[in-house]
Amino acid sequence: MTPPPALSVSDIRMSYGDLRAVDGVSFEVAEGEFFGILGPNGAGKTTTLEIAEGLREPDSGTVRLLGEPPWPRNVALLPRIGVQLQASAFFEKLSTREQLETFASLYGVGPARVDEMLELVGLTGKASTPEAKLSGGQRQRLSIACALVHDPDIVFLDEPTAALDPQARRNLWDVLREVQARGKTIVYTTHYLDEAEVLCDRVAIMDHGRILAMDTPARLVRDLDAAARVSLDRGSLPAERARGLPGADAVTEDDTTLTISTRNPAPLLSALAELGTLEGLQVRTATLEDVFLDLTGREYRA
Ligand SMILES: Nc1ncnc2c1ncn2[C@@H]1O[C@H](COP(=O)(O)OP(=O)(O)OP(=O)(O)O)[C@@H](O)[C@H]1O
Repeated sequence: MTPPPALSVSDIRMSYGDLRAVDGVSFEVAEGEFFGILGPNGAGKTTTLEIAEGLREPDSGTVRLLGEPPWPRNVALLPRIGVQLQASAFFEKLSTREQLETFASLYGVGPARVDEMLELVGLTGKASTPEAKLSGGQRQRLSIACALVHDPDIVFLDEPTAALDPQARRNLWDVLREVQARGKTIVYTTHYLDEAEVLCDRVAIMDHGRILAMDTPARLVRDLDAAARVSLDRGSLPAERARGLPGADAVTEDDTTLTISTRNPAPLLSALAELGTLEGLQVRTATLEDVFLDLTGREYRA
């Protein structure tokens, strides 16, 4: 028998005045799954997440979180869910450890767990640093530790990697993977499609309050059936020659690059290897950004 979903959201709607922020959204998240809600600014991700967490009442629709309705405020659920707090919600003038200890004490959790969380998010060395002196990435990691300190079953994270430099984002990816490896269900929002592609088991792509597509990133990309693009330095091969290669569907050139579109890259790459033109060669396959373009007819702009 399949276990009941950790989260089940059914046809939720929410308007702010005339604006339909969430317009009939339904999805389920399995226990232990890493589920991403993706989309550009204003797509309705935060509103959806807040309704799922029980922080907002939808105009209509139903939510079951760990089998129970989260709204009106369901106190029995609180120890079982973790909600990432925004950095501004930290207590003033406390060190990293003191912040975590304060959250831990609210849940009756002992100090050993605080040390474990500091270790998990890589902040052991910053335990006595005042929170105000942490970098953006460190602060995000602290907020994740606060959301996890009481060992919840499911954790909600709203754009945990926003406004981080690429290295800090990648460090946080490791933390999120570790959280999932500990068996937690993760529901998170992001506007970074590339990130969701590597982290999430399944994603829902949202735009204008609706889910446009929902599946594993790999299946969404595969179903697009898009051509791969092989690019070479211009001049490494005449365009006419490229057009005659096995597997080449179309060839374009700009000032610096010759690009060959192909749905059959293997023979094309072998032919290029035989011609000795592999230097500087890049292969770009379709990504979730191409899926978004296909769904909406417009380029993805986070
Ligand atoms: N309290 C509010 N009052 C009025 N309009 C709101 C309110 N909160 C959100 N909105 C509007 O609802 C729409 C959805 O907002 P929401 O924050 O859910 O989107 P989002 O996808 O999370 O965007 P972002 O990535 O910018 O956080 C947006 O057009 C937003 O301006």
